[in-house]
Amino acid sequence: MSVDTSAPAQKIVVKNPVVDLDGDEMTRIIWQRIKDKLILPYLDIDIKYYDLGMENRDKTDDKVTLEAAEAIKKYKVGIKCATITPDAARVKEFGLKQKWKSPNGTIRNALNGTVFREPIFIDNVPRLIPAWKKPIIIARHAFGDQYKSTDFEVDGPGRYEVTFTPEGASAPSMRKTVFDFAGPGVGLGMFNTRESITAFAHACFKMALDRKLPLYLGTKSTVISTYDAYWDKIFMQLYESEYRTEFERAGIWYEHRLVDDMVAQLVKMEGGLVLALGNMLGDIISDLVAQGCGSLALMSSVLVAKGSRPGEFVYESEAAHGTVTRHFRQHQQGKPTSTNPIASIYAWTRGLIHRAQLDGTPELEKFAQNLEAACIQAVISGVMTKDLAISIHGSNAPADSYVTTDEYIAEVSRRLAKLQTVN
Ligand SMILES: NC(=O)C1=CN([C@@H]2O[C@H](COP(=O)(O)OP(=O)(O)OC[C@H]3O[C@@H](n4cnc5c(N)ncnc54)[C@H](OP(=O)(O)O)[C@@H]3O)[C@@H](O)[C@H]2O)C=CC1
Ligand SMILES: O=C(O)CCC(=O)C(=O)O
Ligand SMILES: [Mn+2]
Repeated sequence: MSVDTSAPAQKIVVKNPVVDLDGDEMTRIIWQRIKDKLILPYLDIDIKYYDLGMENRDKTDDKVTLEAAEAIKKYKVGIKCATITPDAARVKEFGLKQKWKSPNGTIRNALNGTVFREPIFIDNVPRLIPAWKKPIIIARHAFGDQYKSTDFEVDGPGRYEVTFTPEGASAPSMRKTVFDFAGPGVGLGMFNTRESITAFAHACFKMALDRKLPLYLGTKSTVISTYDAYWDKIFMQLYESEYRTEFERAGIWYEHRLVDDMVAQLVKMEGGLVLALGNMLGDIISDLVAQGCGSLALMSSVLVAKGSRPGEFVYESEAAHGTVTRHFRQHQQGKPTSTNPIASIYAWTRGLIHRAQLDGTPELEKFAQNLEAACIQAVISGVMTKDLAISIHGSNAPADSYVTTDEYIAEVSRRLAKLQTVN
């Protein structure tokens, strides 16, 4: 391990462990650099390491993912690198025993929480949607729906039915025909629970109050008139019974909007909202917002879930983007890459901020804030990766308008060292 010699001899003691979930491809390379250059030189930290790289998930029959989720519940702070979710091509590429499920899906379903995604604004990075000036927080319900569905192929004509059998009953109390297939096709069955949607709604109302931003819920409740309408009903009941007075006092409001209208509104707005969405809409719209703010790598993402004791919360922070395979292929060929590490660095800073707040260690919180400031100052000073240079100069950004991944991290490291001596 190479340690940055500009770092202070006196390290900040992190009182309790954090869970480090390592990942794949380009983000795995970046992850190691972040630890070597930006974290370990400054922190005396007990890292509980779980290798969620594709090879180790296969080797452990994916048990490592479940163990990592349990460790997050135990230590309350998990920091996750992006991971491959295998498709058929990956099964072949890695010679996998099976097409393992998404580790994100497994962990999010185990923790059952809300993912809050907020783009990182940098003054000299123009937004594709220039009207956006105020915070845009996407609250993504990280439990159930399409990501925990049962899907299947049918190979010929036949009836696809769903039944519900109450616990203890010997026969179904409900049977519905989903579709009469005239030929081959596909089907999908999904669910959510009142408990999880209610917890999601509380998390959204609390975030809106915390940030003093109005809350919008986007669903397609007109068309999906039982499933989506269930969210609408729960949010509205909670708003009326528990939150309206506090919202009005804070000068904010709650509204349900159809999601197609909501997306159009979002593009016209200045921002300044918390937007609550189901699992899949939250996934898609958070990437749209990230790219609209300059890059997929300018998005912070933290999962907040209830802990095992009342009033206790657990956190998992991550980048919202994937393992950046196209850049990794360059790296494998020995070519330099210009991959943006900001979202991966923010996975560490946001995780450390939660650790600091849980432990009452302001010096750790200040360190994490300095690391974020170092990332932003580097870009403002003109040192940035290619994705950001493209957002400033267009697709023909000149070669001297951006640096490599390693050069950018070195610049962040220099700036962090300076900020840590000043503060
Ligand atoms: N959180 C997670 O763990 C996630 C994991 N995945 C997994 O990641 C793998 C790759 O998925 P893919 O669809 O390529 O999505 P990625 O988000 O990894 O990358 C898509 C494209 O977005 C741009 N991009 C993304 N991140 C960065 C960055 N940090 N710096 C610069 N450019 C960036 C690149 O564009 P360009 O090539 O134009 O430069 C890149 O090719 C898959 O195996 C998928 O399963 C996907 C999403 C989330
Ligand atoms: O887990 C995956 O495969 C994708 C995750 C993802 O796209 C996200 O977290 O936004
Ligand atoms: Mn996504």
